[in-house]
Amino acid sequence: MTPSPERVLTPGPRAAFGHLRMDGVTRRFGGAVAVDALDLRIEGGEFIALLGPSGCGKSTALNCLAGLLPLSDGSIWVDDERIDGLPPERRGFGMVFQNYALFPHLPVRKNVAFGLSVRRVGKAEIAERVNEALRIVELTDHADKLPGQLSGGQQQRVAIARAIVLRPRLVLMDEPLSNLDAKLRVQMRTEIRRLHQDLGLTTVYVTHDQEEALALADRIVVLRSGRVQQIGTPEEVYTFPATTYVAGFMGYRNLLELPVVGSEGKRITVGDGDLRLTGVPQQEVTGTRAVAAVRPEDFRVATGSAGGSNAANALSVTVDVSEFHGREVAAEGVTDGGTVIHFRLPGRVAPGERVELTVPVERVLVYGSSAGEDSAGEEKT
Ligand SMILES: Nc1ncnc2c1ncn2[C@@H]1O[C@H](COP(=O)(O)OP(=O)(O)OP(=O)(O)O)[C@@H](O)[C@H]1O
Repeated sequence: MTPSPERVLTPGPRAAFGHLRMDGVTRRFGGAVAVDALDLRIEGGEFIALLGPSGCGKSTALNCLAGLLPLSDGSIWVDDERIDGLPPERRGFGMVFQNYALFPHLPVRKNVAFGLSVRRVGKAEIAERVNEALRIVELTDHADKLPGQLSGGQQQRVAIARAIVLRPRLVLMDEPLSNLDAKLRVQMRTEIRRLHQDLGLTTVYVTHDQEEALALADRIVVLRSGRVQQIGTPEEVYTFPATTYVAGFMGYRNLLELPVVGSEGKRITVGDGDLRLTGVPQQEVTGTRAVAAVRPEDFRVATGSAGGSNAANALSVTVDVSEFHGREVAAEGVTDGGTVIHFRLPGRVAPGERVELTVPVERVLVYGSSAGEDSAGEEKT
């Protein structure tokens, strides 16, 4: 079915569509595939995060949605209407970029009004909508300043105002907070989520920061080399990553490839020498080796006889280094067999000290060990 460029989409402030669908969306650059057969259904009102390391195809996917890049293959639909042949301005989407992309010579008010002016909206309506957008992002008092007179966070709010003033039916954000310092990033993150909720927006948000994705999104799409690794709620992706790649990205810093010792019911044991871990298989494990994924914070320092408990795995490590992280200490230790273990402690420990650790069986996730499946931690930016 060919798209119909004549039809102008009517943007609206409240979930202006039932759903948006990307069907086999593919984008190649020469021989390289940046986005590979991406299937994604976005419900009106949802907040979707596209998450993955640098170069995984997030921005390309977003630019395909925006209409800034033509598709090499596949289609994009809003309800029953095919939109991938429409130019960006006919899609009714708003975009917010990492570098704000403001006009430096225009005051804030004119920057926000720009999109309405080119759409030939009447002067009175422009003034009303610009005032409303500035009020929403709390920049009314800065309306007559130039972008250069504003802080980074304020400039990003101008960029957001410029997008929402168009009453877009979909807001696309490409790493909008990455130029801000850590404190402002967290503040703006909350503001973005609040705006999304209050204005009933549908948002697609690109980030390489898993914390940002977990905090903001209703559902996260984890991408790797242009392909979907997992789509799920933050809870699903965080608690049960589908692959070791997603696990590495979600903070399972211990990805221990070990020989399979045996399995019993829904449990599998892997280990080598003094290190034995029983966990829950997350996929079929057929080979002789498997990867046990454990988050550092899931290790506990054993107290008394806890090391002998059969509800938890027990292991001993010799502390190598430890770092003070405020509420706790992050430490790295080594087993007698030489396996490096990352864990947390309530207080400082000296290098060389011996620590007994336990980890519950249900917090050890076991994946098949395949040659093509390396850890995401290595690629994470
Ligand atoms: N215009 C282009 N021409 C050629 N290759 C491109 C172009 N744009 C992107 N690519 C390639 O496509 C792949 C995906 O790039 P993309 O920018 O979508 O990744 P990303 O996940 O958004 O990364 P980042 O977070 O660094 O922006 C990369 O290998 C990149 O080099």
